Parts: sequence; structure tokens; C-alpha cells
Amino acid sequence: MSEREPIGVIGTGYVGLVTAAGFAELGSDVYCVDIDADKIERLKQGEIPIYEPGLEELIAKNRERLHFSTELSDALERARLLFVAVGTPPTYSGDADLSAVHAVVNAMPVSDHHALVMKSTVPAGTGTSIKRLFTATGKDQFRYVSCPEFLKEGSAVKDFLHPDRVVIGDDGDWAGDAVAELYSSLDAPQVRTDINSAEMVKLASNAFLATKISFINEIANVCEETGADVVEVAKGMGLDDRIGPKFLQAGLGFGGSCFPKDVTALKQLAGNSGYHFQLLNSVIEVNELQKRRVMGKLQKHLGTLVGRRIGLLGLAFKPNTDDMREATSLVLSARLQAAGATVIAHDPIAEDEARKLITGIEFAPDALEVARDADAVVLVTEWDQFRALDFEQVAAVMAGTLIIDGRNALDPAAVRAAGLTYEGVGRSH
Ligand SMILES: NC(=O)C1=CN([C@@H]2O[C@H](COP(=O)(O)OP(=O)(O)OC[C@H]3O[C@@H](n4cnc5c(N)ncnc54)[C@H](O)[C@@H]3O)[C@@H](O)[C@H]2O)C=CC1
Ligand SMILES: O=C(O)[C@H]1O[C@H](OP(=O)(O)OP(=O)(O)OC[C@H]2O[C@@H](n3ccc(=O)[nH]c3=O)[C@H](O)[C@@H]2O)[C@H](O)[C@@H](O)[C@@H]1O
Repeated sequence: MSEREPIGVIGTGYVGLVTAAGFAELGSDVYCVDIDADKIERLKQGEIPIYEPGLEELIAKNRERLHFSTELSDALERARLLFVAVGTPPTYSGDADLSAVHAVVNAMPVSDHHALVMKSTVPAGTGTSIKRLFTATGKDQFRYVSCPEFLKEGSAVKDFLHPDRVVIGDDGDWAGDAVAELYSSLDAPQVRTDINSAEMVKLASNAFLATKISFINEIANVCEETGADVVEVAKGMGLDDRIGPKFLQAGLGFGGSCFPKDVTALKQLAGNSGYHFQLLNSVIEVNELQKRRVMGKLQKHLGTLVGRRIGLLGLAFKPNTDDMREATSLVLSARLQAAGATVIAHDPIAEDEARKLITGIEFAPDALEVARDADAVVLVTEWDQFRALDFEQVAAVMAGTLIIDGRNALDPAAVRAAGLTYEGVGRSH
């Protein structure tokens, strides 16, 4: 018997698994359901299908409370709150693809004691249309709560257990209260609001963070023209409480499964509602250009890239994940090959995923093998082991001398002291 209310979790991707493990840690029995039978089988064997620091340990610790199945009925029979964490990828138009969400909604039975709790990121208005659908199909007693997720890959477990806030959008019924109660043991402010507003908090938060990144990237580009150093500029800006130091790291642009899709989804949502969201067009465009700027830097130093050997350090969209969705490395490896370069890359964790998505490049077992005989090396993902590289060793094996620090993560002085040429993003020091 669990100490706390049992819950169901539908979808066992990043968000589903972290939510399940997190609530199990807080004392709930969790009934996880996924349509991917292979994934469920692996989870039953104790195998964790994604790389996320701390998740395997948290799942192992709470093994007794975690139950995995492909049958929705296993969750429906034991839990009244069903957390939905299925994917909402972009369609070709840029709108969110809600087909997986609708499959879940359609599979719900007539019930007066169940609620869907939406963790998936959906456009504002989705809850309202789901409730309309429930009413039209005689399920008007089925409750609905929006409870968007704000975790970051790479620190997802910590983000779940120590969130900045918990947002709960509901109709003021038992379901909203039950979700609030579940989260009450976390030391975090709760924002209880209506469903539309909760949905918008999520989209607006991601769009704002993406805007901050595109903004600092443009500042970095201006720094390159004016001799200022963006790291110093970001430090000076970030000390202003109203601005804050986070998400002011200039680099090769944002990637991942969420910022690109959610910024576009919000732009589409606005457009579909008759409002042209100009700012977001720029955020997206700046990001696309930023991914490609490194090509110009390589050409500035090397001239033509035909026949050049270019090493990439890191492939994942950010460190501490094996997620390759919308990773800058996808664009970069394609552009480099199109320009006639040979590309060699290493990622400590994401290589298996990368092999599925990137063709025509060589994979090296470590950073030094990336550097061997390379005309230039580009840091794409700021894994800790790349920060700690011995650049004397790197210089000894390279054919050329150019290091492009695409994440401003290296020590320029250490790179230069090894006789190498350092080029960051918006850096003059
Ligand atoms: N990945 C992240 O860091 C974050 C993601 N989100 C949002 O959470 C949602 C889920 O994202 P991820 O976990 O990354 O997705 P994912 O793609 O890793 O996992 C989705 C899972 O849902 C399963 N699924 C699909 N249809 C199903 C159905 N009808 N019944 C049961 N299971 C089904 C899939 O088999 C898959 O295992 C998305 O809306 C995303 O925008 C929100 C915050 C953070
Ligand atoms: O909705 C989501 O899925 C999640 O999206 C992001 O999380 P995530 O994509 O995991 O990773 P971030 O740490 O936000 O990084 C996203 C991208 O921005 C880039 N970035 C981040 C910060 C920065 O200062 N500069 C910068 O270029 C990263 O390299 C990465 O490519 C948000 O940070 C989470 O709050 C949100 O829940």
C-alpha cells in the first residue's frame, strides 16, 4: 500500500519517466503505460532507455513502486490521476502534432472519478477542446488539469524534485486539488490558474528563454564587429536582477526537442488566432543563422574547405544528454560535407543516436582522435571532458592550429598557450 495517492503516467519518454520516478520517490505507486511494447519490456527488465543523470538510480531505488505496462486499464484501475506525457512533435506546418494526445483522450472510458493531467506541451486552447470532446462523447465527468513540465534534459531529476514553480491549470474541482496535494511535498510555489493560462505559461516560458538566447547571440555577433567580449558583456548584464545571469551564454544556437518546436508552435498558435508574432520570427531566424556562422569562421581561417579535415567535439544538442533532436551538429555536419570537408566527430554519450541521423562522417573514440590530423576542431557541445582537454596534446596531433569554441566553454589562454588559434563566439579576449 503506497503512502500517497497512486497515479498513472501515460508515455514513458523523458518527461514520463522522470515524472514517474519523481512521484515514486515522493511515495506514490506509479502505473506507467506506453504503446511501445519494446520500451516497456526493457523498463520491466530494469533497463533505462534514455541517458539522464540520476534517473537510473532513482528508478532502481523506487523499483517496488514503479509498474510498467502497455495496457491503459492497468493504470485506470488503480489511479484516478492520469499524467499524460506523450510526444507533441511539430507537423510540417510548425503546429504541434496532437495525434498522440488525441489517441490518449479517445482511449479514455466514461468515468466520474478520473482526470487527465496534461504534462505534454500543448497549444493554449487544447484543454478546452479536449473538454469539449469529452462532453460530446458522454464523458463530461472526466476531469482535466493542465500541469506543464519545466524540466531540462541533463538535470531533469533535480528539476523535478526542486522545481522553481508548479503550475496547475484547472476548473477548481477535485482533480486540481489532488494534483496540488501531490506536489505539496515539494518546496515550490504553486500557481493555481485556469487551463488556458497554464498552457500559455509553458509556451511563453520556452519562447522567452529562446528569445534570451537569440538576443545574446546577436549581441555576440555585434561584439565580433566591435571588439567587445560577450562573456564580459553577459556578466555585466546578468548582475542586473531584472535580467539575471542565466541563458545568456552565446554559442552555436539553441537546439533540442523543445525550444525549436515550442517557439514555432507559439508563432503558429498566434498566427492561427490572427496575431502575427513578429519577435518570434526573428528568434527563429537568428537561431538558424547562428548555427551556420561557424562556416564563415572556418573559411576565414582556412580558405576553401574542400579536402579539409574538420573535427567536431560533441554532437548532442547540449551536454549530459544523448538527445540529438534539432542538435546544431546536424546542420553543421551537413554544411561541412556539402563544402567538401571530411568530418570526424566524437560524443561521449550521443554517438549511437547520432549514427541514426548523421551519415558520411567518421566517428572517433575520443577527443584526441578527433584532433589527430585535423585542420580545425570545433567544440559543438560543452561536455566537461572537453573543457578539461590538455591542449598541448591536442596541438601535437593536429595538422592545423584552429580551435573554434562554439560554446565559449574553453579557456582561451590555455588554448593559445599551446600554440593554437582560438576563436570563440563574440569573444575578444
Ligand atoms: N524532453 C523534455 O525535456 C521535455 C518535454 N516536454 C514535453 O513533454 C512531452 C513529452 O516529451 P518527451 O518525454 O521528450 O517525449 P518522448 O518522445 O521522449 O516520449 C513520448 C512517449 O510517449 C509514448 N506514446 C506515444 N503515444 C502514446 C499513447 N497513445 N499511449 C501511450 N504512450 C504513448 C511514446 O512511445 C514515447 O515513449 C512533449 O509534449 C514535450 O514537449 C516538456 C518539458 C521537458
Ligand atoms: O520544454 C522543454 O522541453 C524544456 O526546454 C528547455 O530545456 P532543454 O531543451 O532540455 O535544455 P536547455 O538547457 O534549455 O537548452 C536548450 C538549448 O539552448 C542552448 N542554450 C541554453 C542556454 C544558453 O545560455 N545558451 C544556449 O545556447 C543549449 O545549448 C541547448 O541547445 C527548457 O530549459 C526547460 O525549462 C523546458 O522544460
